[in-house]
Amino acid sequence: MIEFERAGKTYPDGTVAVGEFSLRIPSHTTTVLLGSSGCGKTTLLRMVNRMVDPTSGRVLIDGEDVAQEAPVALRRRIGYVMQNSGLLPHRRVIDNIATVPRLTGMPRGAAHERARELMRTVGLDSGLARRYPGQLSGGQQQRVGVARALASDPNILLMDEPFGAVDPLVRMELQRELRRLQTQLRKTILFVTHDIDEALALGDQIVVLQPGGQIAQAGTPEEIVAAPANDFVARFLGLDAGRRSLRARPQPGGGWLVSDAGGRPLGVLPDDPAREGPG
Ligand SMILES: Nc1ncnc2c1ncn2[C@@H]1O[C@H](COP(=O)(O)OP(=O)(O)OP(=O)(O)O)[C@@H](O)[C@H]1O
Repeated sequence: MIEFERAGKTYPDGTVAVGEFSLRIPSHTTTVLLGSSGCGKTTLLRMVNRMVDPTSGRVLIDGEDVAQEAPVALRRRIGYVMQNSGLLPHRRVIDNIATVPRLTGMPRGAAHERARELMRTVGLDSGLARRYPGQLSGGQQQRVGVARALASDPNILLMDEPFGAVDPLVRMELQRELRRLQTQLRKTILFVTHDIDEALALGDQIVVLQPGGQIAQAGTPEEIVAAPANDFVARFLGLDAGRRSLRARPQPGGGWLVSDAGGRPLGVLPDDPAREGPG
């Protein structure tokens, strides 16, 4: 379990990124930190692997204060995936994935074998092993990022907007893959996003954040959708509900054109979707 105990971070220039944050993150589940830009999500995530040290309070992993552990050792045992994948551009895919096992002394052959196995795990064709990151699509790069984060078989996976830079279809596919992986691996995942759909798709627990790392609401996706704790959460959900609502217009040649609230066409249905169906 990861525990934030009144953890806060004020940067040296006086910016209060996180006021006081307390949360329990149960093991083997996915917790999503959801909030708009600047509300302190990345700062909170990085407190776990000591890329950021809190200026007040503390963060515990299985009861141990992370401040007691050397940052390098801690980072090697915690997987970290970032938005732009963070791959080393001059190293091949296979070597990128094998980075941490090699650093911790695994022989090259064994590390490469493990890397190939991880490529399969995350759905990457083995033919890509010898490419450089720049020769991959954005979605493939993110898969490499996930494989690399899994290479040391960490219990904890920190994911900072990992699918933010890919197109919506690939993004949904990556979310599906992560759900599949998680049913297999049961890691403790802390996932940062500002996308409500992504949060609902992935979180066992969702923590909606306001500026300063203030918790507006924490709960399961069902709890949050069914009973938003306050106006802030309702607005956060509501904005999206508006975007999701659909309209249908009859077409001259028959059928109904369905479009989203912004007027973008989504497809054509043979019957009026608003008509009551049988039963
Ligand atoms: N090194 C720093 N020095 C000063 N202020 C910082 C520093 N890093 C972050 N901040 C500020 O702390 C606040 C929280 O930043 P953080 O990156 O944690 O937010 P975020 O929710 O992850 O935002 P985004 O979604 O845009 O990445 C912001 O106001 C940011 O400008």
